[in-house]
Amino acid sequence: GPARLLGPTPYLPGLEMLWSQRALLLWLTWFGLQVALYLLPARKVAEGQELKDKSRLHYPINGFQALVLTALLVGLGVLVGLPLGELSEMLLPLAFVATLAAFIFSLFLYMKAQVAPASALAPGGNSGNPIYDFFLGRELNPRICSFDFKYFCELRPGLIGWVLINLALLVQEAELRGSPSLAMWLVNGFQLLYVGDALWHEEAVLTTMDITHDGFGFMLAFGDLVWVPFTYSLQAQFLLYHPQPLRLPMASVICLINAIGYYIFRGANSQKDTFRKNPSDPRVADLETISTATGRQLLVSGWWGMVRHPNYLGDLIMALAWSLPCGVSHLLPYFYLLYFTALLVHREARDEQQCLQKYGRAWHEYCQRVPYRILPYIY
Ligand SMILES: NC(=O)C1=CN([C@@H]2O[C@H](COP(=O)(O)OP(=O)(O)OC[C@H]3O[C@@H](n4cnc5c(N)ncnc54)[C@H](OP(=O)(O)O)[C@@H]3O)[C@@H](O)[C@H]2O)C=CC1
Ligand SMILES: CC(C)CCC[C@@H](C)[C@H]1CC=C2C3=C(CC[C@@]21C)[C@@]1(C)CC[C@H](O)C(C)(C)[C@@H]1CC3
Repeated sequence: GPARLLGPTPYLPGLEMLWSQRALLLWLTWFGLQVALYLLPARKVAEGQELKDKSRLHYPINGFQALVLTALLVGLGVLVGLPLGELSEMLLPLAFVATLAAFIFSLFLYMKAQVAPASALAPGGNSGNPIYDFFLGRELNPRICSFDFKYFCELRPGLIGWVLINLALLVQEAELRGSPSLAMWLVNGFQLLYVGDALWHEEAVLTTMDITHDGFGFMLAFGDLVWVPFTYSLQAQFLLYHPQPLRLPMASVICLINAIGYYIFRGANSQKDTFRKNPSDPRVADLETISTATGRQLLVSGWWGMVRHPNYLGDLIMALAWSLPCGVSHLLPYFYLLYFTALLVHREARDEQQCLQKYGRAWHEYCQRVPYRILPYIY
């Protein structure tokens, strides 16, 4: 039937549609596979940011390797007859199992925090209100031996799961209609580029506030394990049931939009990374900076002189390019763009608050020099 966002749904799925033992088995296999890939030898072991007790944790850098090995395994599986397309019919029970798992996992994390030393707790998430703390997460870097739960969940099962679901939808479309549509190819390609890029630059996640500041609780566990794979794949899900006639000229324009978004996103993120690692690197040595009281400097020219969050701008332009192949007849494919705008506006505000705390007057000066947050001359 036609897609609809407003108005009553024609039916609500019953419990029997949510629960399936096959989905449980499949999800456990998937999670186990990603754990195994995480434990494989890594090309590099990176150090995290300094913790309250002055120590630093170690993290394996083998996320991209996990993506490639997963692709090889899935490819082999398909060759020997694994019905990958059928995954597209199991999304609801899979999301249900993943939600249950996130819930149980967060309960475990909440209890684990009871026995953690005070220095291991996150700045938020320890209010004493059990529901609030369960939701935000109490422990900053929960681990068993060297296995880091938050770091693992941020980048593996959900992120790689997202592109696997996309691929399953592409395969299913080919089985249904003879070949995958151009729109489906674009959505798969763009999102694979995004996930591949995140895993290739895995080390950058160690400086994000999710790792350095936020506890690991239900919100992040649900976000990583359920929200990312099952809602970020909505465009491909939409395309399977609502094929779109996309012609080459329009497809080229959409590719160009994605390329521009990616160029800004990657340029900005890499410029800051390079600068933070070594400010006298020839690629960033000529950029103008402001000194702060902490000894760290802030860039005020280059990408970070254009707006205060150029990486968010690039990310949003890509989000637009992911929706456009789905046409403009429905709102659903634009859900990601809308949700993501809200997420980034909120995230930007949180980051500003933290930067103001860190840098005080220097941050005020930066805000004066670079008045716009995300969109030049508008916001
Ligand atoms: N698809 C998705 O669902 C999501 C995607 N993302 C993406 O992940 C990436 C990382 O984002 P995020 O973790 O929010 O943080 P950012 O990469 O934007 O980092 C913010 C930090 O950068 C430093 N900084 C800010 N301004 C300057 C400056 N002018 N010069 C030098 N350093 C500066 C500050 O830290 P310090 O000074 O301490 O170095 C600040 O705290 C982004 O590209 C974002 O779009 C994020 C969330 C969700
Ligand atoms: C309504 C939901 C419950 C809100 C959940 C928020 C989460 C979806 C996001 C919070 C931070 C995230 C990050 C990524 C994905 C979305 C969530 C989990 C991220 C892994 C995406 C890829 C990026 O390159 C990144 C920097 C690795 C992101 C880290 C934060």
